[in-house]
Amino acid sequence: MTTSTRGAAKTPAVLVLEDGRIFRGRAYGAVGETFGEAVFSTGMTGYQETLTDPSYHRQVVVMTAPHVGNTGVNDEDMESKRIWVSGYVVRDPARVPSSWRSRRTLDAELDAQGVVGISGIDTRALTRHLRERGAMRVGIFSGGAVQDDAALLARVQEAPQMKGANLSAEVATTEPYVVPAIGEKKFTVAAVDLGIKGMTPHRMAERGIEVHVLPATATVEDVYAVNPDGVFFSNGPGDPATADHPVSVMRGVLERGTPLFGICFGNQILGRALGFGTFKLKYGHRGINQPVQDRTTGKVEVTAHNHGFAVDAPLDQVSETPFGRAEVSHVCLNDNVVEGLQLLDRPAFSVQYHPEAAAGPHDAAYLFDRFVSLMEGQRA
Ligand SMILES: NC(=O)CC[C@H](N)C(=O)O
Repeated sequence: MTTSTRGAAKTPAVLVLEDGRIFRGRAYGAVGETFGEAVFSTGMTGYQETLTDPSYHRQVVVMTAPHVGNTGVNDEDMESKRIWVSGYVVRDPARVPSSWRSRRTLDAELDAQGVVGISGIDTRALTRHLRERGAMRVGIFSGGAVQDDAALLARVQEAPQMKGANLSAEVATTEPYVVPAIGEKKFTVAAVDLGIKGMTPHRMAERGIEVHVLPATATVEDVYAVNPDGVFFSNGPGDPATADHPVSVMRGVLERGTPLFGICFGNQILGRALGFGTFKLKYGHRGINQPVQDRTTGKVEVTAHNHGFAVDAPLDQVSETPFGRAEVSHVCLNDNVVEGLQLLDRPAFSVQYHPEAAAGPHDAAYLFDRFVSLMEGQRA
């Protein structure tokens, strides 16, 4: 067991929001400065999966759970090769992690990966502020980076916005790779990596799918070069309004009628491919206990979310699209945000949330089975 002394470090740190609100605390993780979009996550477990989810690229994540780091950092729960959040905000860091899998403290891991954080601030007040005013740019400064407040605020206001950000290429693989099927191979899927989480191909592999993960820049020809039974579009960071290339590749897949499944960014891309708009939510959905109704069965599931944008599609009518009829298949019961789309005349569907559930409840695992059924149906 390792004991962190960094979590109790006396190095002063300051968090500056773009609207001028300031919180003062202590350095957590690396000492220095960082910028990003301030968002909050309500997950009470699964911080390691959150930190390593590429969809959090350029975001400073505020944890609403007051005590973070209790189970340390292990070598199994990473969703990608590195931490992607640009900053991390916690109220009360665990000083002594306790888990049979723990290898390091969270504080030491953040430091080793150069991720600047802040601890000891009122995360409840910060979350309420973001909920009232909306997600906004933020900077965290510690050690020698602390200057007078006005100078720091000016720098935060110069940082890039999340709206209009095109980020998939910054996080996705540059080389294709294959995740082999577990057990007997039944299907081949081409998965376009826009910031994919490791658990997603694993959930497919568990169902006998060999997954060919392709770079975000993959063309329709690259997709069909692997001779896929189905095509998948992943989660990913940034504004879906900028994702013109994946939208055009998806249209090519829809034209051919290959079974198609999308998660999160993939849902927003399906929305755009069908002709719907996307928009930025005031503060987004991030956590592991969001209620979603599957309108095709009426069942309510508890689900993992991480999205700041959403699809603008009519909830209570079937829409005519260039690829036939489409409808909203899933909706968030907290705020009626579109959480899923399905085509009625072609084998294609997507969800805005995270059925791979890393972290989160497994209620939505059936969606991977639905994808398998579409591929079976195409073969029959
Ligand atoms: N997890 C995701 O794929 C997020 C999609 C998109 N970047 C959003 O914030 O809405």
